[in-house]
Amino acid sequence: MKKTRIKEEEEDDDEDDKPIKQEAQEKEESNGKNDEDEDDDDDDDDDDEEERKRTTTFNFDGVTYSFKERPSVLEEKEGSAKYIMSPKVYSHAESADVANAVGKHVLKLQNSALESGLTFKIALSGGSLGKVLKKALIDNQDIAPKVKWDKWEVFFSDERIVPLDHPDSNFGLFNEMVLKSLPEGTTKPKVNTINESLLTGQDGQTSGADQAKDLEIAKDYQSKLPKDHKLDLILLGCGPDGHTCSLFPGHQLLNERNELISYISDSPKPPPRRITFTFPVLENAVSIAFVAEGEGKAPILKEIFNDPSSKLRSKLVTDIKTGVEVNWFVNDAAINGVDVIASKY
Ligand SMILES: O=C(O)[C@H](O)[C@@H](O)[C@H](O)[C@H](O)COP(=O)(O)O
Repeated sequence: MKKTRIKEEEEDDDEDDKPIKQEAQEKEESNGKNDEDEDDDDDDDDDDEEERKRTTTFNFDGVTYSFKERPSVLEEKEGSAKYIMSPKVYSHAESADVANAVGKHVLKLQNSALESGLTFKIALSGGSLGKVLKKALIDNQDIAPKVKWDKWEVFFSDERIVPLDHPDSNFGLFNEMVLKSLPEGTTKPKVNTINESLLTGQDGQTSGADQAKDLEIAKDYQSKLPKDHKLDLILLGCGPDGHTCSLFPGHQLLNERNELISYISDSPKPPPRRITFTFPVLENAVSIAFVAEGEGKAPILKEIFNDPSSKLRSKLVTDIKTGVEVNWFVNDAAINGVDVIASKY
């Protein structure tokens, strides 16, 4: 799998676009086009320009592909600006194939992280991801032997403030689904959990909770993040309200820029007390991958990919433009009726 480089311009009018647009204009001028010609060809030019903006071309293994898609990540290299096609959507009919694709992607990121570093730093979420990871990394015999668990450092993109063996704990889920299923003798990964000794209240409920301790839990978890707060891969789910991590619709946490880990005491989805990655952590990752399956996700995916004005948290993460590669791993049912170009991994 190779990262594709986009040669064409993006549709919107971000500040970032200016140098490229100017560059394109300068090129056109230096090609000897005069003002008079431009007036005459105005309408045609507008149509061509419109078409050009909507068309993306990229070269893959010596072949040039051209299609309509909105690239969203700008990369500047050796003086020239390029777009990296992101997000990419990978879709398969069967759940087993989605898990296989996720597994291969995890391996790819693991191997690339270990080429330059000592550990593979991965963040996980809750929901159905535990099941997918078990299928991908434990049950899949092509993938399982290639997972270097002893080199993994695991984080949670969000965590519920509950005991680690509580059914609501994201660590608990990973532990039950994956860690406990590792073959005997496997060196376990380093897993960063919330500090259980700071827990107050019952089962993540607000009554009896000491908010000062919860804030300490968030601070403590923040201190466990890598110094450069760079994660190699963040695996995310997408809730029916478009939430991801514990970033919920309408919640002010979206604007948090000072903290890497935030505390939320009023999660609309139980349990109410949680900690979560903030945007600065997501923006700084090497790669983000969403996993979403089932026809129930289709309306949300339709909004994410077909409504440019949407403010869904998952859409805002999908559209991050800091250079992080964003991929979606879905099954065909999840993108039924969604206008998006998907490929197999
Ligand atoms: O903490 C939560 O509220 C959930 O864990 C949540 O963030 C989950 O990732 C999504 O709801 C997707 O869940 P599914 O993958 O099960 O659809």
